[in-house]
Amino acid sequence: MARKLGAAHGLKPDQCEIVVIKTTGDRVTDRPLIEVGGKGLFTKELEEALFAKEIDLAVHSMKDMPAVLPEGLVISTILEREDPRDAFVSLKFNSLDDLPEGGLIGTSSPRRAAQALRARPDLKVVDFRGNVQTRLRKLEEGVADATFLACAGLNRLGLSQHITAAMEADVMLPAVAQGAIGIEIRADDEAVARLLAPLNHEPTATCVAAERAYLTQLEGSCRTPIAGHADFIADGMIRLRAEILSTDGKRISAVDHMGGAALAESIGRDAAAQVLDQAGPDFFTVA
Ligand SMILES: NCc1[nH]cc(CCC(=O)O)c1CC(=O)O
Repeated sequence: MARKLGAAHGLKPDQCEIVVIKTTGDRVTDRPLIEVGGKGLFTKELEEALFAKEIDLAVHSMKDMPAVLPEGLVISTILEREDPRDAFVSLKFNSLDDLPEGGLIGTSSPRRAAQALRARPDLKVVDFRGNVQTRLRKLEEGVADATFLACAGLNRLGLSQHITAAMEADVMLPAVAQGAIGIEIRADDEAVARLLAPLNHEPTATCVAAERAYLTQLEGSCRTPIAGHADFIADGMIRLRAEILSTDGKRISAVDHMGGAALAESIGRDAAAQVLDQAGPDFFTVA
């Protein structure tokens, strides 16, 4: 990020200071984040530093951003998206289909668990957290036969050699905004907004806007795994695929919407309404 900003403006390396801030989401590795609860597990500490003017911009995985930002902060810039797909990671098996009957999936993501179970109802899910090295060690120890991680994260960390197979969206639709990085700044900071402007990737921003409008509309009304991914299918035309699933993967409500890029947010809202409508009132209660 500092390199990109420097390159855009001909800055010297020391004109851009990187402040490393560990968030609750980074620190808690021993229990599922669902249990830790609360929104903004990966964002709160960075936002506090923005308000305190200890930093001028915060770099986030957009996937970790709550649907609604605190008053006074905005996402000014979205960088070009990395591979949005989930990676199937295994030391012994080549793909989800290749796993043995009753095989063990390690994940603490309710979305990935539900989608894996939808494709392979025979599989068992064990809770899995920790960084990539920890997870690979757990795979080696046989705690699970396979795990899922975002391709984007692995690619950025230079660990793409661990991607056994990339999951296609028809089997494992990515989380909203997966693979996209957003820059959050103080809403009144025009100077920083100007500096960041050349880094914005409009097509990614449009797709993420559609996905996040979908998420915003669902959040609160929906305690079930959510997935949503938009891409450009032609000049000025986007396609948003969106779904919600029951935790066990047995029930799914999925939609596939297309429309003009200028209408990204309304496409997202419409998708949410249709997903909920299709799911019906029993979706969340019937076991
Ligand atoms: N849940 C944490 C998180 N937030 C963003 C990424 C990956 C990078 C991205 O999606 O941009 C990850 C790790 C993962 O899901 O494997």
